[in-house]
Amino acid sequence: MQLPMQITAQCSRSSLPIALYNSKQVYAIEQAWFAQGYDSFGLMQQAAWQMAQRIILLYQQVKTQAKSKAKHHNHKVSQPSACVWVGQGNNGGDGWLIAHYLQQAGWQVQVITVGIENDNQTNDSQNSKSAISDALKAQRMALDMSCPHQRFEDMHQYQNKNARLDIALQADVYIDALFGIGLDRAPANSYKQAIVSFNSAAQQIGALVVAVDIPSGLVASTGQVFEGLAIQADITLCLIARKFGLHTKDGMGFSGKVIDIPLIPFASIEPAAILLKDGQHLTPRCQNSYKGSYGHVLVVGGNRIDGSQGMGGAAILTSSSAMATGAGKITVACHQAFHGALLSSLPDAMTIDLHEQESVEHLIKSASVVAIGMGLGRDEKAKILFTRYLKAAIAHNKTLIIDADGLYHLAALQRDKNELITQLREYSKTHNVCLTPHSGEAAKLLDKKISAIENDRSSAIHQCANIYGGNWVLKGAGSLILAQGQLYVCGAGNAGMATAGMGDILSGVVAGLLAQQDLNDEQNNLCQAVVIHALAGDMLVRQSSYDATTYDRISGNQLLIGQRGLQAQDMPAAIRHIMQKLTC
Ligand SMILES: NC(=O)C1=CN([C@@H]2O[C@H](COP(=O)(O)OP(=O)(O)OC[C@H]3O[C@@H](n4cnc5c(N)ncnc54)[C@H](OP(=O)(O)O)[C@@H]3O)[C@@H](O)[C@H]2O)[C@@H](O)CC1
Ligand SMILES: Nc1ncnc2c1ncn2[C@@H]1O[C@H](COP(=O)(O)OP(=O)(O)O)[C@@H](O)[C@H]1O
Repeated sequence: MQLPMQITAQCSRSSLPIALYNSKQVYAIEQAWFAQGYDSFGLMQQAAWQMAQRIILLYQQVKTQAKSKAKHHNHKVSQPSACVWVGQGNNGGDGWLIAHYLQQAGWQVQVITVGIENDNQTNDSQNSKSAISDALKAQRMALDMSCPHQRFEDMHQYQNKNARLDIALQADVYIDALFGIGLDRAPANSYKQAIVSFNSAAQQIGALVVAVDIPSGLVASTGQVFEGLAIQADITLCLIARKFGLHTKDGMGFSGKVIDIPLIPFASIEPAAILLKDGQHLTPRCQNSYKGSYGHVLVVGGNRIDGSQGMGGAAILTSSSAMATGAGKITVACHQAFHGALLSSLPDAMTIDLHEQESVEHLIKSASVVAIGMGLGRDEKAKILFTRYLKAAIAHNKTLIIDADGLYHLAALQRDKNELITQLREYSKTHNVCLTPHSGEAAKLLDKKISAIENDRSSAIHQCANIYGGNWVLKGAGSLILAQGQLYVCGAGNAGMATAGMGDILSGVVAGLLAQQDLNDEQNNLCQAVVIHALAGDMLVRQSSYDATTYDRISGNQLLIGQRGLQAQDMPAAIRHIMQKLTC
């Protein structure tokens, strides 16, 4: 459902970093609260009461927008209605109470239970007796008010006789209270079927979908969705503390807009990560400065493997984006075959033959930042170049960015137990080394399956840092950044950026920012680079507050770029624009 501006504004109001927590931490926050003598059922009532109020308000906003869109039609005022799907845990308890409070507020409600045997019996749980008793209390409170309800399992049998979803499922708002932070395995049997039915019914009737705490099916600590199956929410009402899983991997795609319901104060628990939604202010340049004040980036990549394909574009993209951030000078060490192409698209760059090893080593000595790996190639010759240039960069104390084929070679060196890995790890303790894999590259670096990386991206990025040292970006939806031991999540970026060359662009942004000594907070620069890259991508598809008109490079006509068709080569102009906005 297309949400009204009023609602999206509520969610995007703050550009300040937001602390993110995993399930274990949220349970610990709750326990600390109860240890102070507060009652768990009281907290559940408070949560449900606030969510019910919020749902009433959200529904009014949606309704007002619908009316203003169809102002010439007569609308009869009807009783608002909600269909609340509840599971057997405390999340289900929240759902029962929301139904209860909405009913008290004059709403027509209908509860669909899943995994619950009958009115007075919630499934017993070995490991959370008190949780179940709160859910049971909530259920009883709602049933005491004769809250209409039915078992999904009964409806399911009904549906199996080929009936369409019952008319009783008509509702203005669909509320998902099947699973919260307690989901720890793939929903099976009736739960699985309930999620499918919920999504299809809500979509069919155009209901506003509100998830309680987290969309059911999404794992709060990882952002993983089992078998691609989760509630597709328009709005998630996030209780107590913002969940890590809402913002990485599948989280953003299923959660819709996230609204916090903070409920209780807490301070002593270190967050699992920090969510970054906007770039930090950039200081204007000093008037009395020259190109040497802003660093020299050496891009090492863009190779052509003998008798095979070339990857000159990678080096062009990296250097274009480094330049777009304002790096003082760029030299590209790429295959000679690409020098002409590079200079015609980027006359401001200097070139050197990638295979002229001594000359490249000499340049490494004078560069301020070395970005290595983009289109470097994976053959033996490329491996020799990588090893040699990496050693030179370390010997000359250079800031390093390693990406793409460079990461492939690192993984091979690690498999061979090459001494260079230990050297790199030691070096990164005193120098800035940034490594920027996507999940496939991380899988190679850790010698694991891609699915193992994807299922727990936070663990994967920490493991990478333990083995290789350095600061890391694990790219993808909700890119993770691990800088000096602190984990961040990039809250910007879009699926239009899932195209070839976008990673090369990111390496250039990182290199460009790190080269500029006047922006000298290295940790922030890595975060800043990831966010600027993502904001530029969002700006191009009009998904950001940074508005810019995009023009066709040749005709000069105004363009509307959507996610499909966004190209890496569109990015440098957008990066310049974001840099400018952040400097204002
Ligand atoms: N504590 C408080 O005071 C407050 C808590 N609050 C609310 O509580 C929520 C957390 O509640 P929760 O801990 O009961 O977990 P929840 O997400 O309801 O699910 C656990 C149940 O699901 C089951 N289950 C899990 N996976 C399954 C699967 N794949 N397929 C089938 N079953 C599966 C699991 O079964 P078991 O593993 O025990 O067999 C267990 O029965 C939280 O998100 C927030 O909404 C708020 O009211 C604020 C106050
Ligand atoms: N769905 C998405 N949401 C947000 N950002 C994305 C998404 N898909 C890709 N990106 C971003 O685009 C870039 C793609 O990088 P990468 O996969 O290395 O591309 P390539 O290797 O082709 O250069 C990364 O910065 C990544 O975070």
